[in-house]
Amino acid sequence: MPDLVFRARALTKTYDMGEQQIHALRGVDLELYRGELVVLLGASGSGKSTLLNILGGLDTATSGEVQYSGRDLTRAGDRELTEYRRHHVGFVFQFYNLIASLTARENVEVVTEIAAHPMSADEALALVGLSDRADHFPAQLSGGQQQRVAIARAIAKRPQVLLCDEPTGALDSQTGLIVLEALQTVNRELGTTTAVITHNAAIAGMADRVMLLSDGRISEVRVNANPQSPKDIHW
Ligand SMILES: Nc1ncnc2c1ncn2[C@@H]1O[C@H](COP(=O)(O)OP(=O)(O)OP(=O)(O)O)[C@@H](O)[C@H]1O
Repeated sequence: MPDLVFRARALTKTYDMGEQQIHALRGVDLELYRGELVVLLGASGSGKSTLLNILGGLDTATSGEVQYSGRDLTRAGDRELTEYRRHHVGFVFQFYNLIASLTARENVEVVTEIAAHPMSADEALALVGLSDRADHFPAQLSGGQQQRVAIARAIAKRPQVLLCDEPTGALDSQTGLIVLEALQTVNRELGTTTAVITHNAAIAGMADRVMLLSDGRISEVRVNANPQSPKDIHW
């Protein structure tokens, strides 16, 4: 049995908007295992970001339970969640959020300086294929290169978990594929459990497992016996 990293049971998230209640999650059960790459697929508003944010300790569920490596995130206080995010989770978002006045290397060092057992910034940049751009500033990099710096920054602390919310959402398809290759390389070489949110069904081909969200629930889980390389994905 592979190691269990996350186990969620009956997760709900309800937003109270005055008169109206929005049920973003309506009872999600899931398991994520060590080293796997999972794609979360679903229409806009289906609850993907809400689910990822709860797994990453950026948000809390209304009810239900999330266990991370045997610890109960749903009962964790703010301080414990901050510690959890800082040491265990890397995040990649649609927009790269790099610091404009710092080089690629310095952007990664912002994280390695406060991490317990980081790799060097140069090692992280090499993993995403950017060794030759370490001294460039964000404005001197393409969108795909900036996103790869953001991935290097997210993984340099060697997190157990990498959570990516629409990492290719702002990129054209060719550039997006290079970013996905970087994610797959990191997943394979570091064994980081990786969850990637996308609207794009073609991307599901690179996953070990695909979870389909609809209307706040996981409606289907598919296993890919032979995950594709992003090089072979077209959209
Ligand atoms: N802070 C919030 N306050 C109120 N409603 C929210 C909030 N965040 C999300 N929602 C609502 O919860 C539902 C799920 O949102 P979520 O962002 O998780 O969906 P998603 O699948 O990630 O969508 P998208 O693909 O468009 O990013 C949506 O109806 C959304 O409008």
